[in-house]
Amino acid sequence: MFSLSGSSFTNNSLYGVSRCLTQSRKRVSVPMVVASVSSNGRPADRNVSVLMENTLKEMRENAPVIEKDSKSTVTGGVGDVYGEDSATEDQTITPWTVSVASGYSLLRDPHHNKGLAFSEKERDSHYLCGLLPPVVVDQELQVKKLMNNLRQYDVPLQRYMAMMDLQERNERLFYKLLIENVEELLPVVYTPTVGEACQKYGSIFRRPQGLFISLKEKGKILEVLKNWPEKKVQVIVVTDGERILGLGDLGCQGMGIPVGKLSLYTALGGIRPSACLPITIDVGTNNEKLLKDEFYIGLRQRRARGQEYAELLDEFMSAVKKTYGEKVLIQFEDFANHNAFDLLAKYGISHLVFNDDIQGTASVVLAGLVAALNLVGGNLAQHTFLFLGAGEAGTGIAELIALEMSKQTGAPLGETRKKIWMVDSKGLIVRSRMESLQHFKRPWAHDHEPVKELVNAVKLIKPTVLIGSSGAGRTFTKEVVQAMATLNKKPVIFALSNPTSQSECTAEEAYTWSEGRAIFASGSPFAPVEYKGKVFMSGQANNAYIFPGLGLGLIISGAIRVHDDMLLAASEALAAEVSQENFEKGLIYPPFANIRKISAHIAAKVAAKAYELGLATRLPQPENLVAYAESCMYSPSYRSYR
Ligand SMILES: NC(=O)C1=CN([C@@H]2O[C@H](COP(=O)(O)OP(=O)(O)OC[C@H]3O[C@@H](n4cnc5c(N)ncnc54)[C@H](OP(=O)(O)O)[C@@H]3O)[C@@H](O)[C@H]2O)C=CC1
Ligand SMILES: CC(=O)C(=O)O
Ligand SMILES: [Mg+2]
Repeated sequence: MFSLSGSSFTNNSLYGVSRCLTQSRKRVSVPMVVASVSSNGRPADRNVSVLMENTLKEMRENAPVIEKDSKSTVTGGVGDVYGEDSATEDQTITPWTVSVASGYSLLRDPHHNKGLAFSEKERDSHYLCGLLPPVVVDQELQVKKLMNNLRQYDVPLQRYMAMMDLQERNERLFYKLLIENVEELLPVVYTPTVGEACQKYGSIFRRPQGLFISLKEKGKILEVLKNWPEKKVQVIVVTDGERILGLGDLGCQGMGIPVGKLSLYTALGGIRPSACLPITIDVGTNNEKLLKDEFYIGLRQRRARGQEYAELLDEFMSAVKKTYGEKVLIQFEDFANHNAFDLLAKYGISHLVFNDDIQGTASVVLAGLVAALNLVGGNLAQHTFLFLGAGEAGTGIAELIALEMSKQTGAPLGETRKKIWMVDSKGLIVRSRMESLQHFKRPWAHDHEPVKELVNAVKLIKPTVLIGSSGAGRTFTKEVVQAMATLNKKPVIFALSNPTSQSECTAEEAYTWSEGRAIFASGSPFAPVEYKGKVFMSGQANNAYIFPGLGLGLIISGAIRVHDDMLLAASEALAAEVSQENFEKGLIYPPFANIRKISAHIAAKVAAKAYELGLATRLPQPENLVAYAESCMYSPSYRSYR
């Protein structure tokens, strides 16, 4: 007999572990399965297996950990038992996490289910005999079969739903599929298909993913967070659904975006799935169509604004910090710009937060531009930039370009900004409009006569680089692209808006209208284009290149704040990954197929910057940050359940 937190239990029962935990905390919501153990060491309950390696002897030795720090014991759960393999978490295996679901429950537990890949021995020791057909296959064959199945679907949304079903059935297989077929599956789980999924979320909704925090939860968000089964959350992607891609206000149905972004955190950045938490804050929607839709899943009211909104967000941000600590990374995603800039400014000084649309996008576009200089020549300061769209993405990118120019030339920001021009829905942003401009547009109001149409702005400003961040599809008309091609031997054209329907132009339009001279990249992917016998491949200028590596870098360094210099470091790391071979094909981004290696390099640069700025808390600094980042990455290969 030994004592634990004042409670006691005998060495043939684990029940006491659960009891004492319940006593040491007001409430334990860890998905822990605990059972009595019979004399042969097997649990009496067939839905539970005991992890044999973690003997009771080891438990006794480890027991004081619980006594000393009862809070840290609540970080376990079934995932830790089989050794989630990421060093991005505290590796301490807490002694009470000794049992996991088995039998029928194990087959229905997506974190541990292996389907037909359970070995004979595992089937025997985990009560699976008879629950599976006799054949045993390996994970590679499962991947092959599923890819064959997925390719049978012609409709992208069917592929999306098949992938979501897989994620809920067998998490490791989902990630193996995604990692090994990233170029083929990214458009399925991410843009463009995720956009359609969000639009139809109510109709296709099967099982909830992530946490929904609505106005109804005001005053009890802390309690709501406790309902989430994982206690070691390291990254949260949160949206309020007001600007989902370029599709506008999709309210609660925006949940597809945090879910999709976090699956990329794992697949592309190696953050373990159990550390990722998607959240949708539901303050209503102003989308009349959704409000009338009988299948809509959110609050059926118009959006809360002002104090009511601010109070909910405030409660949410403090509850998150209280629950997961100050080093949990919060990524703001797809908020409308009238909230996005203010939230970033407000919480950027007290929390580890960044806004992906403002900052992640800036970093990825700057990387593409730096790479493009290899093809078009000159340095950043020798170019002139024109944006269509002066919101989060547009002004975020513009500011980072201006900052980089300023660092390169020593010129003050006020000067470097003058090389950057913006057009919004009312035309060119000029000084005479200053009074009526939102604060984030003001730095871009330069001296010029008013210009209404984009094509005229192109002709007057004579940009070398044209960037679309308007969310308005097909706004780079033939006239606009031709004007760019008249002014420039190699016009640089980015059509960043997502999904594909909102892209400012297609790859085909960019290449044909510029007679094959455009250096083109887009937010959503386009298939290669053949023009006059030559094949043109365009890059995907999407923040998906940046946020997984940025997040990994912040986590492995234990960073407590995000700094602009980290975004510049991420950008530099990404640009450095574009090879000569890529340039020869006209590409300014490396292939997504190499993304895990790219993410490790981005993470290393970001972490190094965190250490340099004194913002890192994980000490000592690892000697080789790239190797360390790689060693921390989640692997989707199955574990052996002995
Ligand atoms: N590729 C990537 O990685 C990313 C792509 N994006 C995409 O960028 C787009 C914009 O996002 P975001 O910046 O957050 O959105 P915002 O709503 O913040 O900004 C949109 C801007 O576009 C302007 N605009 C809208 N329609 C037109 C039009 N027809 N002509 C000229 N200007 C127009 C708006 O003008 P006004 O201010 O006058 O209303 C506003 O300035 C979305 O489609 C999004 O998917 C966003 C982030 C990352
Ligand atoms: C890519 C992205 O973040 C967006 O389109 O909003
Ligand atoms: Mg976004």
